[in-house]
Amino acid sequence: MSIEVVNITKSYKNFTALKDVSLQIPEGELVALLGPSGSGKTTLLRLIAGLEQPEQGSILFNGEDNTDRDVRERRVGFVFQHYALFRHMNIFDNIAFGLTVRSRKTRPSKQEIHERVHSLLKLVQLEGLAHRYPSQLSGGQRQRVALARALAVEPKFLLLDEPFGALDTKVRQELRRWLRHLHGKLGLTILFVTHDQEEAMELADQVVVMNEGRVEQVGPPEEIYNYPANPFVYSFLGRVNLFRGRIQNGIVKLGEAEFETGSVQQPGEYPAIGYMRPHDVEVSLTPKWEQSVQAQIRHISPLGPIVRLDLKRLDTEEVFEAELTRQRFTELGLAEKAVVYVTLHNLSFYVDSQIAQAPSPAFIPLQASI
Ligand SMILES: Nc1ncnc2c1ncn2[C@@H]1O[C@H](COP(=O)(O)OP(=O)(O)OP(=O)(O)O)[C@@H](O)[C@H]1O
Repeated sequence: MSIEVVNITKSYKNFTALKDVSLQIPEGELVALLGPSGSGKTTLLRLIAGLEQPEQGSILFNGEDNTDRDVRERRVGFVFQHYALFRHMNIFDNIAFGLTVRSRKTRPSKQEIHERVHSLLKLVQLEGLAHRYPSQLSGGQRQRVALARALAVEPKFLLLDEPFGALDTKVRQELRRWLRHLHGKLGLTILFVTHDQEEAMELADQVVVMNEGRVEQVGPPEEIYNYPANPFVYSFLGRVNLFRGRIQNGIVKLGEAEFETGSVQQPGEYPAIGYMRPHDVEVSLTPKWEQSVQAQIRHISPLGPIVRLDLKRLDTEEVFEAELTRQRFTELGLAEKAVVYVTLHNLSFYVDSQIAQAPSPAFIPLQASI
């Protein structure tokens, strides 16, 4: 089932948690709502589920308006971070719960419930644990029971709020892989909330980046990572270096380095900030390009297969990070306090469009690659 959110606004007293949010989730997609704490992810999920009502806007399922339908009518599967299983019920009864509470007319027979629960236990790979109680399961197993329980009522789609948030890294990784597999098998539309960018990038077909009650960007993980729409998205999706400079006629000056951005050539000179990922810093012992500048190594952190360097530019005194493979680090024979050359590849510049007197969007992204 497809989900469409149209111009939704939601306030709590005088605080606006969602500001004119619109979103389209095609049928069968696995979509991540990604954003910092308080950005409105849970609120959006609760509105889609029918647990909250918006002041403005509508929610459509397969094109049909569901804004005024209550939570039961919407037939949504919901899983929260803290696997809210019923402690006094065994696993079988927990999974069967949504079916057994149905009115007599719509309730499946005992035999049908038995078969469905056992096929769900098989699906979540917990066969044989039907008679255990939640306290006798691991965190990861409990979360899989919560998913089975949500699936038992044959929901039109699944909403997961930080489903693996409370689990340790290794179990989270296993469950991610498992959820991906489950999604492939069931082909169900799944919307999940996370504030972990790695989780969103690894799992989702589409990532919705939220900030302060707004949607900042929607796209496949590769696209939003490679072409972030604005500085917020860029900074939220991984480690980032910032370099401050000025742009004139499409040429950006960052200290002694100059970059041609090629596109949009506004008249006049404006401040511009260059954003780049630490793995796009090329470190060398001699200058590699015209744009290479000198920097001093302040600290070296070996991190398994990569080595992170904290550096300080000699021209602007800006501090930044570089990430090298361990092999490259060894080849260069680097040590703290050494002065090296750095070349800044794949810089993205965002010029504030108000300053540049350009129309929306609010930021003009420019790419410079060398
Ligand atoms: N019932 C409520 N009453 C008042 N304010 C609320 C209520 N629910 C949420 N808020 C506020 O709305 C904003 C968005 O909250 P929401 O829970 O949607 O954010 P989130 O992105 O899911 O955050 P987190 O990752 O921390 O769960 C927050 O500032 C929160 O304090």
